[in-house]
Amino acid sequence: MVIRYLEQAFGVASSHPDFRFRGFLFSALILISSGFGFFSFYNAVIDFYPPMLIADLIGFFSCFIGGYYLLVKKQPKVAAAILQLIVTLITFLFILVDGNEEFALAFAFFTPVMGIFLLGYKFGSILSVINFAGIFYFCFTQMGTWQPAPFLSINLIHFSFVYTILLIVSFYYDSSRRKAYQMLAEANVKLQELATTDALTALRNRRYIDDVLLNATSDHYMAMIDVDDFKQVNDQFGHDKGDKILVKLARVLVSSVGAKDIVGRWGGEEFVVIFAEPSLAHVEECLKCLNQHIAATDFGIQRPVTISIGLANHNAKSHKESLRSVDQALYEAKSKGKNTYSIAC
Ligand SMILES: Nc1nc2c(ncn2[C@@H]2O[C@H](COP(=O)(O)OP(=O)(O)OP(=O)(O)O)[C@@H](O)[C@H]2O)c(=O)[nH]1
Repeated sequence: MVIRYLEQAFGVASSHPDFRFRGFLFSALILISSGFGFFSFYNAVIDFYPPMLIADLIGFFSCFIGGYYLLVKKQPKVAAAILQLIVTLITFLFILVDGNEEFALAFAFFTPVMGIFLLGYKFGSILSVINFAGIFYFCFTQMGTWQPAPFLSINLIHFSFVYTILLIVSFYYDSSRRKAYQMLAEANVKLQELATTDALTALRNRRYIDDVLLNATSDHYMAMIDVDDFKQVNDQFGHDKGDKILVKLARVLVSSVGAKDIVGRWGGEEFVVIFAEPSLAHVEECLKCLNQHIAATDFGIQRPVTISIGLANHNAKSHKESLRSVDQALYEAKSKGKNTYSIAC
């Protein structure tokens, strides 16, 4: 229920990698705006202090602008940049105006951690370094006058050390996380490619062809192609030679059809062509060419290799019936004496 509401608010499904990031932004905006709301009240009513009140109010209203970009404009990167700028600016102001108390420096540690997470390790570290330079300069030039205890060089060294460690750890963590995510996405693309490619011929495999056929929004002519007497070829010339013939045959099929037609290996010595062209006359011409090209190709076995082709109209809604028709047409082509085509009526 809550997840569904958040999915709607963020504009992405909970399975989307961005969902967690948007969720973090959303929670951070609520938390930080509540903090600024409370301190606005504190600096206005309990302990009136105009400089901090102004800073708190700027922070409070900026959170709403961030929320607007996150939820209405659906631009999480802009929301993240606003959130981070508020945090960096306000913590910096806090250090400048809060009586130079050493504890104010603790708030500076927000930037190297949050900045890298929200803006990415590149922009996050640039902002962190600028922030650090500003704070360092301020501390270095003012620390002799800090009250109640003077800010000593050793305090500045401690601060610099912790800040640098946090920056390095955050940088390393975020860059590794992003790299791992990118590698995973690339591996998925490769995996998808492997899962839909036939290992022998490098044509699309049956899984891919099935997907195309089932998701087609319009009818297509589909040809089922079977190599004639391939058992004899295997028996006579060996399985390895048979494999080479299938590879060459696949190449001839691809070069004999149009660029938009899809050629796939259905399995064994059966191939499929899905024609992009809706004209039957054009497709029939193509079938004649296929029979002629294959029969005229030299497969290096001192005898021709021929194919039989069945053609049928394929409709995604009656996928199984369409496959039966094309099988029937192929059977007819074989019955007619092979090395020919037949069209399902
Ligand atoms: N070399 C090789 N042979 C295969 C492969 N897949 C299937 N075959 C062979 O293809 C042959 C198909 O034989 P059959 O189904 O009897 O058909 P056919 O000999 O082509 O006869 P018709 O279909 O009637 O023309 C079998 O001998 C299978 O072993 C493959 O990947 N490589």
